[in-house]
Amino acid sequence: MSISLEGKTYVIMGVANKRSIAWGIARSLDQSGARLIFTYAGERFEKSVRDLVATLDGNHDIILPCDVTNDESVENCFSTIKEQVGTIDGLAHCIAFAKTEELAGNFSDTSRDGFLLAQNISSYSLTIIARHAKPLMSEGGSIIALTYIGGERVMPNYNVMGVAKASLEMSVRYLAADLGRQGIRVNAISSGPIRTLSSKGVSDFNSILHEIEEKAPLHRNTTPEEVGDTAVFLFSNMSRGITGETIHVDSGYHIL
Ligand SMILES: NC(=O)c1ccc[n+]([C@@H]2O[C@H](COP(=O)([O-])OP(=O)(O)OC[C@H]3O[C@@H](n4cnc5c(N)ncnc54)[C@H](O)[C@@H]3O)[C@@H](O)[C@H]2O)c1
Repeated sequence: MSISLEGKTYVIMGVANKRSIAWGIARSLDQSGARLIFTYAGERFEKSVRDLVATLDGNHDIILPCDVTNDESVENCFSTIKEQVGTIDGLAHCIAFAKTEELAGNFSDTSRDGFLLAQNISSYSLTIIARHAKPLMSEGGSIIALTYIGGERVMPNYNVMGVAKASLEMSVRYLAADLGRQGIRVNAISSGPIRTLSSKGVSDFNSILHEIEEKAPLHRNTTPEEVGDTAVFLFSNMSRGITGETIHVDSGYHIL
């Protein structure tokens, strides 16, 4: 049984396909009765997102482009949301990108371009999104970002994305401090590794999955449903005292 979020509205950013962690979050929220608004990065994702959304139980009819590297695109996206629904209760930021060649080999070979690109899409995007979402959360709200243990510790091949996740996690704390007075909570979910379009780019990802099965306290890999259900908790009133936190949903791997 899910926590009820009936009457609440959340923006889900970062569904690319049915493997996306954002899609796991969307399914859990749909089951909780929430109204959902979806954003996608660019035209090539639109059909896939529309087809997926049509399979959900609820009628979630607002599906908008939002390229986080483009200020105007972010502004247009949130002004359209404001026009169409007025207020929202939260959003899930499930967005990251790094060049494949930067997710392998020596970290010292990271290019300036590659470093800045990873920071721009995977970290700064949370700040600009929070800025535009804030006026829509006039009755308070909950913002969730997705991170990975590679932002706290050195993990094989995660390289430039690990540095971007460290920056994202710190942005979560600064945003939590900044937006707390308006009743807006900001938290991160540190997910265990899950096979998705993005994680395919990390060299030797299969060994990382294997290591979790072998060593994590629960001896199994994390599912998008587990992350989705944690997002429902973080969006709900049950988590009202929690902000600036990073919750690990990783079969306990982070304690090792
Ligand atoms: N898969 C994992 O093992 C894992 C583990 C921990 C955290 N995460 C994080 O979860 C989040 C979702 O990733 P995923 O694994 O579901 O992969 P995914 O590829 O399904 O999702 C990444 C999303 O980022 C979007 N994106 C990229 N550039 C963008 C841009 N310029 N503007 C807007 N959106 C853009 C893509 O369109 C895509 O929808 C990411 O933050 C990722 O780092 C993933």
